[in-house]
Amino acid sequence: MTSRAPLKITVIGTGYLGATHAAAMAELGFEVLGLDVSPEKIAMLERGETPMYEPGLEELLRRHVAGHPGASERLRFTTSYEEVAEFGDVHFICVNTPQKHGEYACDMSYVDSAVESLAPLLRRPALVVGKSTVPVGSAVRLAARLTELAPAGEDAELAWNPEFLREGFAVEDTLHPDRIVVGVRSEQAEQRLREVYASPIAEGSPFVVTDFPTAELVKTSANSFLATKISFINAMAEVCEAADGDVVKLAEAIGHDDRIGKKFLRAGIGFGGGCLPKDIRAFMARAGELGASEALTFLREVDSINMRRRAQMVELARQAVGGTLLGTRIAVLGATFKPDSDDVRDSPALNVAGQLHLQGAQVTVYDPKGMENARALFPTLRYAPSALEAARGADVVLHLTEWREFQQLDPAALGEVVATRRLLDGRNTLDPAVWRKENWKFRALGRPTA
Ligand SMILES: NC(=O)C1=CN([C@@H]2O[C@H](COP(=O)(O)OP(=O)(O)OC[C@H]3O[C@@H](n4cnc5c(N)ncnc54)[C@H](O)[C@@H]3O)[C@@H](O)[C@H]2O)C=CC1
Ligand SMILES: O=C(O)[C@H]1O[C@H](OP(=O)(O)OP(=O)(O)OC[C@H]2O[C@@H](n3ccc(=O)[nH]c3=O)[C@H](O)[C@@H]2O)[C@H](O)[C@@H](O)[C@@H]1O
Repeated sequence: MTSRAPLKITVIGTGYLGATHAAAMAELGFEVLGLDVSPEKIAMLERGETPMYEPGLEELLRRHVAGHPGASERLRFTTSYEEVAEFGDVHFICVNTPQKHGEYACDMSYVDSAVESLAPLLRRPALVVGKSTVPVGSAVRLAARLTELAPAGEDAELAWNPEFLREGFAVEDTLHPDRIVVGVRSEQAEQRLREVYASPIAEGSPFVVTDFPTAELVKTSANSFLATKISFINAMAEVCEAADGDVVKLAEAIGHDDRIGKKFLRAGIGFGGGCLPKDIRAFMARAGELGASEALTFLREVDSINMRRRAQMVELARQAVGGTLLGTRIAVLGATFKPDSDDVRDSPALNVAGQLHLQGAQVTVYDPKGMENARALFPTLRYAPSALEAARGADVVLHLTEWREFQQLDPAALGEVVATRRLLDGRNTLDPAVWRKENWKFRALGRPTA
């Protein structure tokens, strides 16, 4: 790693994380080559189209993808590992690390496969940087594998650089991260990563240098803390329901204490997505393997509080329609796990919709950006082209993902098309007074019934 030429960067795995990272690296001025095993994804990216909905990403791609009028041409894509190995000085691994089927543990097969594909082709000095979220201990194992397989031997070095971006804000979070964490084993690796992140560092992003296990643990503990905060407020919602208190007021009031803070205290049907749920489970599984399972038993509770909130929403819907769901018509507003994303992985909204469907309700779903992904995952649900159409003839309307569009719904207009004016707010972002004024029976998780 002694070359002085401008760094060339590759990004392996161009999903939510990798596509954003590749475009952001081009924006920072590097020449970038992105690789994925999916030729369809690569074909889309080459056309400057995003395989997922992420605000601002398409614009960024088009500013840099070769072949677009006025583009910097610093960003290209391929499916060839040979090309990637030949091209790059720094290779970022951004492949998926899902939950294993039927187990809590993380499925490392995609990361392993990426390293096994790349390493034997590395003939010149290179830094391989893991970004995927992995169980602690993975980097040590992969570093040994890299040295073993790479013709460049010890000149092919590993580093771990976990990612903290949020979907919906991925571009902003990547260009202006609130911290950069690197696990390294050499001064050279640290310097190379400082070079990569020179602009965010210059803008004030703290740069934390540590060892492999700590870098891996920073990521899983950060997500565990966020999940714990959400389940804490959802536990308070359960108590509010029992005592007829208001969890929204409670969150606002405790949040005024700087030590607690206002963020991540939105009670509702809980957390989902491709990260928090699987990350806390993988963390528990890994702690068990390390003989430290007792340290994380609280995460089991965090997980079960979270799943109970989905069940409670199903129960409230059952009560709202008079005790039995069979044959009732339910409108579900929202399918994605959060607004401003098309991601439906472990979405609480779709999970609730699926449970209602299984119990005999006729469920019609509308989501501004997640319809295609929702249909692919839950083909047996009904789908409508607008909130109004989903609500037509409904016995109860469920608000399950807090898209801005739903905050602007007109209770009077929606009231004209439903069978009965009943609304359940699973995200606590609708104003009960506004809906009740239009004669809606309005209930929300953790809020007073009247
Ligand atoms: N989605 C997010 O907001 C964030 C995700 N992460 C972590 O980043 C990693 C990736 O997550 P996502 O981007 O959401 O997943 P994703 O599923 O959207 O993307 C992963 C991509 O890797 C590709 N891939 C799989 N095996 C491959 C291989 N052997 N070689 C090349 N490409 C391969 C897949 O085709 C897919 O396009 C996970 O570990 C996740 O926990 C971390 C921070 C944020
Ligand atoms: O590892 C990851 O992939 C990422 O996981 C989360 O990001 P993300 O999954 O995009 O979404 P969040 O904004 O964290 O929301 C996660 C879930 O929690 C729910 N949530 C969030 C906040 C809150 O107060 N209440 C609440 O129920 C959201 O609706 C959503 O379902 C973390 O916030 C990121 O820092 C991390 O990089």
